[in-house]
Amino acid sequence: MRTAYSVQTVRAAETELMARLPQGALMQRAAAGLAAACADLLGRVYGARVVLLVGSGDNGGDALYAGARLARRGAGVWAVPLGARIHEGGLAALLGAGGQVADDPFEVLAGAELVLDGITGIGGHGGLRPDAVPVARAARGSNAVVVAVDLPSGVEADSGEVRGEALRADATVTFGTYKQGLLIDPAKEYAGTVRLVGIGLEAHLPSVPDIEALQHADVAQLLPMPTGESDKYRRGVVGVVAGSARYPGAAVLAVAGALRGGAGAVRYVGHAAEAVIARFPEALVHGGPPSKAGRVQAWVVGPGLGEDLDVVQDVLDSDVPVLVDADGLRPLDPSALRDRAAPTLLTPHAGEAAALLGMPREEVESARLASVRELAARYGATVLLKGSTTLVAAPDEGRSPVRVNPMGTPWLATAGSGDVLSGLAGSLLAAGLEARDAGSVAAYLHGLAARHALTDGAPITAYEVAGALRSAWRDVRESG
Ligand SMILES: NC(=O)C1=CN([C@@H]2O[C@H](COP(=O)(O)OP(=O)(O)OC[C@H]3O[C@@H](n4cnc5c(N)ncnc54)[C@H](O)[C@@H]3O)[C@@H](O)[C@H]2O)[C@@H](O)CC1
Ligand SMILES: [K+]
Repeated sequence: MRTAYSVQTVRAAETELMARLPQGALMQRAAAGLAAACADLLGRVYGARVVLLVGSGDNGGDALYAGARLARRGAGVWAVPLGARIHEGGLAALLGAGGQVADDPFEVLAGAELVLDGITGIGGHGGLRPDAVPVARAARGSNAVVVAVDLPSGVEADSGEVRGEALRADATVTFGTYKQGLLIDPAKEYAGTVRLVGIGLEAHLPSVPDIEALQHADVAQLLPMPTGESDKYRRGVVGVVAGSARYPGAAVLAVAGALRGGAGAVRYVGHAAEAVIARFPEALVHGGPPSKAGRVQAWVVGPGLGEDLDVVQDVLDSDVPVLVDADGLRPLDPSALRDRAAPTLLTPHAGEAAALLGMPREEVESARLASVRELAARYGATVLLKGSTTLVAAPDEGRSPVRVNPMGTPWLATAGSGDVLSGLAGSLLAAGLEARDAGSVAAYLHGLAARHALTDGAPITAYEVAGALRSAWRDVRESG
């Protein structure tokens, strides 16, 4: 599991730790780890040409002290000050070690092998300032390896947003813990390879992180596996209420996902039974209302239903876990959902989430973490908010971390891919996973399947993603 904390939590832990250490010790730890990471990347420090982009805060201080360490080992190090102030102790250390302040930033950048981006860290907001932009662009356009200090400058540390321009790094060296933005797109994409440097902060961080991301080994542990005792009913039957005469494809795709999620059987209910059976003879089908379809261990309701929405209430009246997606999200009543005894999992994209919250879509897009938490609390349901980084929050007022999916790919922004995801997650629910696990494991496998399907770099279809779910399972199991 990869875990991350909010800036507020990090600052509180830092304050606690700093109170026990001599002044400046923490920054020296950070700088030592940073300099060691740079030495690894450079291979040879002596004679290397290093440029430090130095903002006005402690992030710049880290860069300066790390630069001083590299200068002492024989690197040529130039600082480019980019703020109204500069960390005085750090600058003195750099100059004392033989480093210099650059006369012409563009000239030193043109010959740099490594650039340390210390413009802003957890204190940065609102993208790079205009005077830093040409310098950042020159750094990115040079042949140097760009190493971000703590975070790529210009990204929002908590939300992962990039509100203006930010400096894309090849690698990020982060201190004490991952920051939330390092796990959330688009900031995550700016960070390159992330290396975590211990500075002794761990003991001062709360045991429950603010967010977490599953890794292969976590998913492997959560995957439902049949045992010698299993039959198809014990493995779980998932009911899929999806599709309509107008949108039969949604039914086929949701069933395709459900068949690969580990449930023992898929029971399809709706008006697209013919299309479903034509593709999947193994599906059980029923033409009447869901409540008369026979026993299931979990329901999926919503994809492609169009206007036929009475079935949503019929399913929510059941006493088993229910996943509600797409059209099914329209008629939801928060208080009725809160009163359900069994878990409910909602899987909106940003537009649907905005409608559920009664706010503009842009507001959800710009505060996805806060939005997913708010939705979960208001509807008393686990919520999977789809997007470039899919987020999953439980309705427990922050007692469990929000899960972020590290496996997304923009290629999944294709028609029908959400239908596959909801079938898959419903199948995992039927197989016995908790709603937060079912949602986050489904998002992980779905993203991994897309990567597997994307063998030749050409666009993939939702149906191909469903097909590749088997190889995603295999991939996860082999590593687990
Ligand atoms: N306090 C400590 O001892 C430690 C601090 N650490 C470092 O300190 C950083 C946090 O330092 P600070 O709190 O000083 O904050 P930062 O250095 O991240 O940035 C704050 C400064 O940047 C300015 N600023 C804000 N947004 C800007 C923008 N978009 N463009 C340009 N300037 C902008 C602010 O006016 C402020 O002066 C961490 O990210 C980490 O790198 C680590 O070394 C761990 C130990
Ligand atoms: K930085």
